[in-house]
Amino acid sequence: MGLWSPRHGAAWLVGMDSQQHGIPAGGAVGVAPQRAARPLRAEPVLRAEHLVRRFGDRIAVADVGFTVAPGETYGLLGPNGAGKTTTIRLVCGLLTPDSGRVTIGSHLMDGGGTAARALVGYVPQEVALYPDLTARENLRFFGRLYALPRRVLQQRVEEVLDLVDLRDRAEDRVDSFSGGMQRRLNIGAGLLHRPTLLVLDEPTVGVDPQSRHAILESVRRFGASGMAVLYTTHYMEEAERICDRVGIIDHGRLVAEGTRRELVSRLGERDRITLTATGDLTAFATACRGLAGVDGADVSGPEVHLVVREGRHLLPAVLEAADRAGAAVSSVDVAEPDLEAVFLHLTGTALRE
Ligand SMILES: Nc1ncnc2c1ncn2[C@@H]1O[C@H](COP(=O)(O)OP(=O)(O)OP(=O)(O)O)[C@@H](O)[C@H]1O
Repeated sequence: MGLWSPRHGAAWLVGMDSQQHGIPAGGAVGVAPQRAARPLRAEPVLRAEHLVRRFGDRIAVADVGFTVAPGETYGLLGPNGAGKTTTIRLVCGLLTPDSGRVTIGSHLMDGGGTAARALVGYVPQEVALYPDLTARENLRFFGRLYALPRRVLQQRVEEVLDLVDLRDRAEDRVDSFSGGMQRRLNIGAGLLHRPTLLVLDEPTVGVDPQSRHAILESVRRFGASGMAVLYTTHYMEEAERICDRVGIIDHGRLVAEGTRRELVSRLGERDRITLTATGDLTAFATACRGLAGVDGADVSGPEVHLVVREGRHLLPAVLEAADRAGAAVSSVDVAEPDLEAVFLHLTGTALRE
């Protein structure tokens, strides 16, 4: 028995708490205030303010602040090591910030933080389930950690099995599940106490496309049902697909925040060119940076990514630059701006690994 990891174990003893209001208003930190896509005037469920967290000399989270409103899905988008997990652990009270504060509903997430924790459902990055128990037994176990009364627990377990679409596998042991099914059950464990804020840390990493689709659709439904959702990912497509607002995080800093449309509009008329090439790609990217009309250039594997103004007009100059740098281009793709392009523009590097 035992996949339970204390690092991620949110074994909080909770009771329901309906208080969600009474937080003073204020803007996000470090970025222009943006308006949420769906919840227009609702008070935030989560308010993270000026969060700073160091590990030794390394600053993992540097002055990060954002809010999430009821019914809103907020995505923290950034590459590995950007500070997403640390931010989430601060939000859930699993780590204490060096400075800054987290408020959930009207409760401060401080040393005690029991009332604040009671409102949060945390789904860790690693699956934390008991492999030799069935799906239903796992949910019962986690429900008991939430101190749910027996009858309520029974009802919630059945509810959650439906929500994560595992009712027909309820009596099967978890070690017979695919990675995607385990992740869905992991999400279910975070939903048993009907949290006001659901926090998911990269829940689709390593799952097959079908399960990924199922997870994303579930998360979308949670948001639509009025739950506030905080979702971290390094997949731009996921942030685009399910998040009402996105915070772009890099090197521990929130470098921009807004709806997809707001973020993309920062690029103005810029396009994104992806060139697949062989040869000296670093020299090629450097040569591109020297061209008028190129605002960003980055190498990722066999690809060079450019953020440019008037992509199609610039192509001949880009191909000449490839020649000069000793790179042989085998394919070219010119695309309208997306969050990947925003990330490249803001940070100078591509988002993908
Ligand atoms: N317990 C720790 N001790 C030392 N350094 C840490 C610790 N946790 C995180 N870090 C460092 O803090 C930075 C941010 O890490 P974090 O895990 O928050 O990033 P992330 O965006 O979640 O990336 P990933 O998706 O890879 O987990 C990294 O440089 C990481 O090495």
